[in-house]
Amino acid sequence: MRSIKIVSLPGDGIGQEVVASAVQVIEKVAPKFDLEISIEEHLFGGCSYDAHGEMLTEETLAACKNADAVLLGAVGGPKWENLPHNKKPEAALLKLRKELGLYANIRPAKVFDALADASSLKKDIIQGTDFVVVRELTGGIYFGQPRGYDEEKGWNTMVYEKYEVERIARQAFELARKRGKKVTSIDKANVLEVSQFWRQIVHEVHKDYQDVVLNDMYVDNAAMQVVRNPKQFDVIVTSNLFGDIISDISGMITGSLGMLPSASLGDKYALYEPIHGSAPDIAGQNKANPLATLASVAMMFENTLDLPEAGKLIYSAIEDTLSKGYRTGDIKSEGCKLASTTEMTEQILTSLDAVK
Ligand SMILES: NC(=O)C1=CN([C@@H]2O[C@H](COP(=O)(O)OP(=O)(O)OC[C@H]3O[C@@H](n4cnc5c(N)ncnc54)[C@H](O)[C@@H]3O)[C@@H](O)[C@H]2O)C=CC1
Ligand SMILES: CC(C)CC(=O)C(=O)O
Ligand SMILES: [Mg+2]
Repeated sequence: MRSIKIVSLPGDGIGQEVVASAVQVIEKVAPKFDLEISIEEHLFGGCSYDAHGEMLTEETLAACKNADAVLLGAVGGPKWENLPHNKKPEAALLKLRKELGLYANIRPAKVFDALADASSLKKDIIQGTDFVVVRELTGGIYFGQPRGYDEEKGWNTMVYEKYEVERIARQAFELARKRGKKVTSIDKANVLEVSQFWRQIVHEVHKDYQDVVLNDMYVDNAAMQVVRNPKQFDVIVTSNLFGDIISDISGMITGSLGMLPSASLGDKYALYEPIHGSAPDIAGQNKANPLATLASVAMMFENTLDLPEAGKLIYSAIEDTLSKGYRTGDIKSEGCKLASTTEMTEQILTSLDAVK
């Protein structure tokens, strides 16, 4: 039996609810693959601040570095939004990503057949969509110095070093080789020098991947193209800010932000997180869609734990549950069986037994 240590960071708001669901699924799947998984929960974000006066304690950081993989819910909320900028939960999330060197955020946007009617977009536009956003996660304008504001102005800096663009471009080309062999690099090179630099480096890296088709797209057009014709995309590679925005737009293709998982990867550590936030508008009401987090767990089994069959099992359970008509409020449609977070989780657990 293989022993695996996972650190879970439920965080704030619905982060607590979706990670509780994920823990049950991990515990159900692990024995089927001869895994002994220990899940160690730590405070992170606003809940950590309330308990310890710090959003990210040294203890939590050390635990993450000591784990085989980290599972994150979400952080932030109105309770902490008036803290100074660098003391907010969101700043702690950036710090955690930086400390763990998680420079590649892989965000698949795949439409489940059963959900082709859950999006407000036309079915024939979204059905069959399957692309991945490869978002640079530890650089760009979220990290650049100088940054700040005073009474007269506010400022941030978007900067990319050559090695940062090279390594994320390689991630995207390598992924495209395993998929549809097409990369779209999204930038704003018609206005921003940092984007001109980005484009130049991506094209240099492309010389090593001539079997992959590369095209460039400005981010404003890309935002429109993602909803106009999402099937044109295979792998999208882009900077931290643009990737954050483009992947939330992709949520509408799949029906809801509550459907989009992600893997945040570096050379040493791996963290799995849904792309959504702490959703204060529905927090504590048992309404959150847990599927983005469960699909993130599937990615964890596929990547870090090298058990693609376990990942597939979770995806099959999600498909099975959706095809039986169970839906949380964010993806509900006519005739569906409206389910709470816990009811959806119970259905997934039932399906996990049925589909293997
Ligand atoms: N990774 C993280 O920890 C992130 C944290 N945040 C933080 O979360 C807080 C709220 O941010 P918002 O802009 O409202 O974004 P959000 O992603 O939390 O919510 C946006 C909308 O989507 C809905 N939604 C999100 N996830 C859902 C799910 N699993 N099931 C059903 N509906 C879902 C929410 O109810 C809300 O209407 C802020 O403090 C923000 O900074 C935002 C994004 C990512
Ligand atoms: C703190 C933010 C950068 C979180 C977020 O919106 C994201 O990572 O998608
Ligand atoms: Mg975001």
